[in-house]
Amino acid sequence: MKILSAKQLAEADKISIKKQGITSEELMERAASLVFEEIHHRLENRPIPIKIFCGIGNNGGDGLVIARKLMEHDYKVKVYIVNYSNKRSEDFLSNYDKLKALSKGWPVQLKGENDLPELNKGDFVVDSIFGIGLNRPIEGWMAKLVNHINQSGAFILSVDMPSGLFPDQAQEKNAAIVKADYTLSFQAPKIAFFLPETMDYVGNLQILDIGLDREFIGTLESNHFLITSEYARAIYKTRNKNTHKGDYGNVLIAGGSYGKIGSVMLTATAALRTGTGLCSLFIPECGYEIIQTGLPEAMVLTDSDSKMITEFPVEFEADAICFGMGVGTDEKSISALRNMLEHTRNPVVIDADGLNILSMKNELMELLPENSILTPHPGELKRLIGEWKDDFEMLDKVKAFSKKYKVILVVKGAHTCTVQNDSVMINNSGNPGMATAGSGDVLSGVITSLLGQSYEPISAAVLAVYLHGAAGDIAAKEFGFESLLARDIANNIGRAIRQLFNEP
Ligand SMILES: NC(=O)C1=CN([C@@H]2O[C@H](COP(=O)(O)OP(=O)(O)OC[C@H]3O[C@@H](n4cnc5c(N)ncnc54)[C@H](O)[C@@H]3O)[C@@H](O)[C@H]2O)[C@@H](O)CC1
Ligand SMILES: [K+]
Repeated sequence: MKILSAKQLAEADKISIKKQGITSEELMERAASLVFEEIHHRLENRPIPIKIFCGIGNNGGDGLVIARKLMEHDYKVKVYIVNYSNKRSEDFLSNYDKLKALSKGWPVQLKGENDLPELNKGDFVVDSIFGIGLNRPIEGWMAKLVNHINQSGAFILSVDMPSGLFPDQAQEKNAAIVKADYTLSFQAPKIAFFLPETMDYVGNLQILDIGLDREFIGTLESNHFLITSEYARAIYKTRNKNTHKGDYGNVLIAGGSYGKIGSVMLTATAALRTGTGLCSLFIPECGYEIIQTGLPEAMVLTDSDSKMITEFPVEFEADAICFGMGVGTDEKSISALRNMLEHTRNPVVIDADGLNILSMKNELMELLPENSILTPHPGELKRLIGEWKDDFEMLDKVKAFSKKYKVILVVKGAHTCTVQNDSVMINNSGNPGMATAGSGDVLSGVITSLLGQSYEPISAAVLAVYLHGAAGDIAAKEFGFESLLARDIANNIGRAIRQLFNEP
């Protein structure tokens, strides 16, 4: 699903109004009615105090429509108008008149910090102050209002955007932004919903299709995409009946050191669970019995060193190679990676210490085969690309890095970003239970497996990230966040694949 900018969405609004022969007020009615329906569906006429904060632009107009609809259904509604200027939008004004005609009391006018209304824990707040029209940070008494709402303990539903959040640009660290429990956003996701510094303002996210013109949206260019299950399903390749293990790749996973053999075991387990035909590990000698006992499906080649990797089996003909988990950064292991890169033309997967070695020995970057996949977590990423001042600069630096070295970066996080050149694919599956040891080793195994099964490198990365998250979601249902283990993710990859086709 395309992630759109505020500018593109405003344009899509205009074009849709024209093409559909409707007024902007009718579009507002349509969009806000969808929000009303979501609220009504969940509250089922419970007498909860609903307090609606409306700005005076079109986001505020949405709030007025929601208020009217809720009143028509006998909800207990109080409306506050946040008068941040005297330029009220046309659609705000016409909906203001409609609301006044319906309600007995006038909406409460807020004009300064002495007007902050009483809010209680059990209240249901609708935040309709600013949407995508925000063009500067919220300041002064309105910042106080935002903090007042945030600290109230009320349930907060934001309409289109948490007020104060810029959809697609960086903002100050301590900006006044509504911290929503739930955001109902119109038509398309906005990038700020998924970036580490701003995702917490959004709460649970739901995108409402307000029926903007599909054809026009199809023509809009965006470098940012949200990975959906439909997209993952479209990438996935089904198996033929007439087939054998040789059709599903022969992968080689090189890693591990004394005390860290578990990492490669997890990677190999994940590769096998993702359908790899043949899986071999290249590990220090100390891991031989551990793997042969713990993972009989895998084959093992050992280094001459008992505790770390010091060389690479360059004659091994692998369909995909993964290097790095548990390797350490000893000079001897660095030469093992150099040896591998000097003898490999196909894209490889580099993770963990493999990435740390690349940051230490920049010259090795030049040896990376085109379209290799690097899977840094934020710490490893910092070592690769240096510090960044905000998420947007981070994305710019990652894009530049991808272009410079012709590689794919999988930037791991709550919403893992897979970056190739200027395009960023954002993942939305997964849960906090996956913040656990070995989770990244499993992801590398899934990517390597798909690469070995002849998926295009970018497809392997994107599908792997999606399946890894979805498998984690299935595992979390069984174990809860706290007791989820990395191996549970690997063991649920098959269920995640079946779920793509709605098989339980
Ligand atoms: N255009 C349309 O047809 C539709 C618009 N919709 C709603 O309209 C919203 C966008 O409406 P608007 O463009 O009126 O913008 P907003 O309602 O988000 O903001 C209103 C105005 O406030 C001013 N402003 C921005 N930042 C400020 C700040 N920090 N302090 C004080 N004033 C500030 C700006 O002049 C801005 O235009 C969307 O987010 C959505 O909720 C929906 O009703 C769907 C249809
Ligand atoms: K809002």
